[in-house]
Amino acid sequence: MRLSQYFMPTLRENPAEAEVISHKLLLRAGFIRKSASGVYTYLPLAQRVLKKIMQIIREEMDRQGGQELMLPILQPAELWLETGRWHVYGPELFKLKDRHNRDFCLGPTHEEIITDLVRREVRSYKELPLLLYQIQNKYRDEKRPRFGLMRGREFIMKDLYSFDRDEEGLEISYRKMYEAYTNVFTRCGLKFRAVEADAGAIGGSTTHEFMVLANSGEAVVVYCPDDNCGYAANLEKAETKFTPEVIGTPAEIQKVATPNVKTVDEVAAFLKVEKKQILKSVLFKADDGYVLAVVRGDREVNEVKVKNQVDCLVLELASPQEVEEVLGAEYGSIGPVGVNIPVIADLEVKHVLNAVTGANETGYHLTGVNPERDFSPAVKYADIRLVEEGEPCPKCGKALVFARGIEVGQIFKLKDKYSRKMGAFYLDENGQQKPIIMGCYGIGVTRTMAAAVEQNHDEDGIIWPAAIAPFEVIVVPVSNKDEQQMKMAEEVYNLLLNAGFEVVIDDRDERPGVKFKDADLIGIPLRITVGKRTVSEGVYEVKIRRTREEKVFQKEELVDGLRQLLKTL
Ligand SMILES: O=C(C[C@@H]1CCCCN1)Cn1cnc2cc(Cl)c(F)cc2c1=O
Ligand SMILES: [Mg+2]
Repeated sequence: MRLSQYFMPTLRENPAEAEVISHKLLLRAGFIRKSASGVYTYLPLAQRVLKKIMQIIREEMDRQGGQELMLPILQPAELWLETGRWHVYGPELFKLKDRHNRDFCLGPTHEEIITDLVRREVRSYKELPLLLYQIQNKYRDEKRPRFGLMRGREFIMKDLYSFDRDEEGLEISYRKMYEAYTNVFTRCGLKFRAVEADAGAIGGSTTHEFMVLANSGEAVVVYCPDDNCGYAANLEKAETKFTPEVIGTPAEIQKVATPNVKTVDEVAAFLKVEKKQILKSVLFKADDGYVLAVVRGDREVNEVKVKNQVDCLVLELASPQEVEEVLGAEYGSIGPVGVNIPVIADLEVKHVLNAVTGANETGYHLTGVNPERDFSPAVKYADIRLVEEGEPCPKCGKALVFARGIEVGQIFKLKDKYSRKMGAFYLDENGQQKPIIMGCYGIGVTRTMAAAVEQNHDEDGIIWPAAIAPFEVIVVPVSNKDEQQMKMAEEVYNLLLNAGFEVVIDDRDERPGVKFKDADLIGIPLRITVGKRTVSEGVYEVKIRRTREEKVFQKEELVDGLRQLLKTL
């Protein structure tokens, strides 16, 4: 490939609208262009990267017995009405009508479609297990598409669905996919962690997310530093060891005036108590009811844990107006004592001695609150708080470490959630009708490309892991005017081409500085400079993009030398 003819519109400056580095660099290096908000064109360089990622995914899915098919993007509303999801997803679901005024959606995922296919075609236990997958565009009308490919409205996903006779079978499929995902992200040259995660609306029980570690990641990964322990979880789900503290002698409840004292810090300062002695109450709207979540003042409420405990579809913070209506006091003066709405308190709250809480009267707090004595027996205790860095690992007790991650894959055990709803049954060996037990497994292909850039870049541009780089080697003749240099550049370009390298030659009539900068920007792992020393001494300078190291090779050393280098990049 010759850069003089290549469609690679690089930019001199960072585009203003790009907030994260992968968005900046993919735009500047001529990999993507925005077509509409959250909708992108993948230019030739990006297409080469995506094809490599998809090839690695296909190989690893097929290795586990996956069979690739292609499901429709255009999905009839009927299937989504059957599962009751047509109305659940609201504005995020791209809906449209055909010429006969029939309702369709553009597929954000394919549980309905694939379960409809299997319920019509699979009858007997002999046909199970099945692992069916596709690599296909998905459509989700994100409220705020941002960060380029990381949160788009049209993106490429690999989604595999497993169909088993029973939960043992599902366990086997799930482990196959766990291994396949580990292979995919390892082969893509990415640093990642599989973490226990929250299943969210898709339901089901066990789910793991695969996180590419990067400081710009939106997700917080909590993990145990001891690899023998291996505990790792999304912060939404992470737990710690719970050790109830020793209790003292309970005092009597008292109501004290706390004029304009609202926040935990203000209450702690005003009443001269520690934050952990104050109970922080947060009012949530759960579907069409309210729930009061209570944690110690030095902790934070984990909304995902609250949502799972309350088992509601939508959980959101109550507005200040709702707080006044429901609890008769302003936010800074609410508490769990004497309220007539459901209260869910964190496990630690039970053991707080002589706690301070809002009095549910603006400008007043209660002291000497002892939950065992003063909370209504209806109060539910559960782990509803965020763990903190350094707290003990729930499995081995070592201090937990936090990191940031970008979710590039998630695997779920669906069990019979969809097969029962849609009547996907099979006849077992005794002729008994049984629901097919399902799992679903997604990888964000375009998001993986962006995550690779988030994790692999420096101030000069992208540093592609060799396995997914658009090209392996770029040959850069220093001066187009120098016939000898151009001749030797062409020779080494053809030598590498014939040796099977993915090589590109920068034969543009540009100053060497521009060529070197672009080679660094687009992130090709190896750069061969053909300059004066090549003509005078027959040596080729090879620059390793990742380490900036320069090595000098004789022509006959190049093929093996470059092959060895690529294995390390
Ligand atoms: O997609 C999943 C679960 C798995 C992920 C792996 C591959 C198979 N599906 C969860 N999810 C996420 N966003 C959605 C957005 C819309 Cl608008 C929707 F209608 C449905 C969904 C939805 O179901
Ligand atoms: Mg997730």
